[in-house]
Amino acid sequence: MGEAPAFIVDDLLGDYPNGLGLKSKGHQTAVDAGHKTYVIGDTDGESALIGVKVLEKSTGEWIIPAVLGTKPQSSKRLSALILNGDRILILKGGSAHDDCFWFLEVDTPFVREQRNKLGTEVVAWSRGVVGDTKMPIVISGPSGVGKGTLIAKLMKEFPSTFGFSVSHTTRAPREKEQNGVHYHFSERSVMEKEISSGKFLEFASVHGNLYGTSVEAVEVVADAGKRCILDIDVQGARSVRASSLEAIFIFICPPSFEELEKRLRARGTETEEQMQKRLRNARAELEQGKAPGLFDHILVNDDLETCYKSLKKLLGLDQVVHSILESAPLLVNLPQDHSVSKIGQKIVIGSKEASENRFVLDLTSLKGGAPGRTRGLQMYSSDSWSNGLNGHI
Ligand SMILES: Nc1nc2c(ncn2[C@@H]2O[C@H](COP(=O)(O)OP(=O)(O)O)[C@@H](O)[C@H]2O)c(=O)[nH]1
Ligand SMILES: Nc1ncnc2c1ncn2[C@@H]1O[C@H](COP(=O)(O)OP(=O)(O)O)[C@@H](O)[C@H]1O
Repeated sequence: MGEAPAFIVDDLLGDYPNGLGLKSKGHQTAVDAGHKTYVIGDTDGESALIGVKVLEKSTGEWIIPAVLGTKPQSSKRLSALILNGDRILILKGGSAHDDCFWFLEVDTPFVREQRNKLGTEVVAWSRGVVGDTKMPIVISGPSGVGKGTLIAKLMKEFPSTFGFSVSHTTRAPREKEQNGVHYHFSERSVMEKEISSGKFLEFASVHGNLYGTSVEAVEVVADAGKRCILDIDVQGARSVRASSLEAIFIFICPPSFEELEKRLRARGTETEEQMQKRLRNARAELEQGKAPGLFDHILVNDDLETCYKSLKKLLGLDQVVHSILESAPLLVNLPQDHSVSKIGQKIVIGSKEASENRFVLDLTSLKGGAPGRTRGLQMYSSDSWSNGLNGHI
């Protein structure tokens, strides 16, 4: 039996007669999900971050769950409502547009997987992001095939479109490699600890070293409004395929094995022993890369310019950019005192100070989620909704 906290749950549940399973008072809010009540907010009166406690209603037991993901900063006005029984939408009053919507996942596939793995109650935070970002691009292929060269060309030609996911690795830096730019060079013991704490989206042992993509590495690129490029091995590609991160998967092949060896030797960055290891692994990678269902596209990097053109073509970069015609997402800061009501997948948010100020938060096209951000939230003013969008409820 867990120790009862200093507060009594009925005390903190002010009545919200809106039938949403939503009750709130001041710095805390409580939400029912199945046989559990989640108390979210300033749970210990000390932390600057939002805390979570879980009441198992059948036993009256309080549980302090393992909390995964970046925790949001506290807010004086929290509203919360349960969505699909597996995640709680938290609205932080008085917060900026990039910090006002958060999801606390309580029973999503990721949370269930982590619960089984850790053998304890688990919840996971995921920040909500208004608008869409384009799917990340996963690029794989054997060592020396030209992945880095192709990615560098893409980033040089389209610096504001693409951002590179900087992986962690335990391998030693090469002469021209910079920490934090090409890789985050790490100690094995540190990286292993971070892997077990859930910091990584995927990781693999490649050519005798550990390599991994942190959740943060992908999110900083998306937060900068750029499309993320991941240069990872085939095992990593398989892990990403199995994760909640939707991506486009491209495999780069050499024109021949002999040419691959020639390029690797000409690059001159590996010892003979390392090179032999990479060439041995290349045979297996080439087999796996061609396995059906893993990669969406296979490109042969024979002539560099031809391959680069094909890469741009499949990424739609050879077409006229239509983005000028696409309207930018509506970004609004959430008023401190606000009301929320839920109609289907739409949340109507009102300001208590200015009654004419109402917005609709549309959750129809949510994407992603923990580990990482929840994207695809749409915001529009309630005027545009009542002027013809109501039919879509
Ligand atoms: N799974 C995984 N593989 C990675 C990651 N970062 C790099 N790799 C892969 O590790 C392999 C070795 O990379 P690197 O040491 O830079 O050597 P290179 O391929 O010869 O340039 C390549 O196949 C990379 O695609 C990562 O974060 N995760
Ligand atoms: N199409 C190509 N033809 C000839 N050499 C190439 C081609 N693409 C890349 N290279 C060269 O091959 C070497 C390996 O390329 P790199 O981008 O480092 O491969 P990877 O990142 O896949 O290990 C580099 O020296 C690069 O300049």
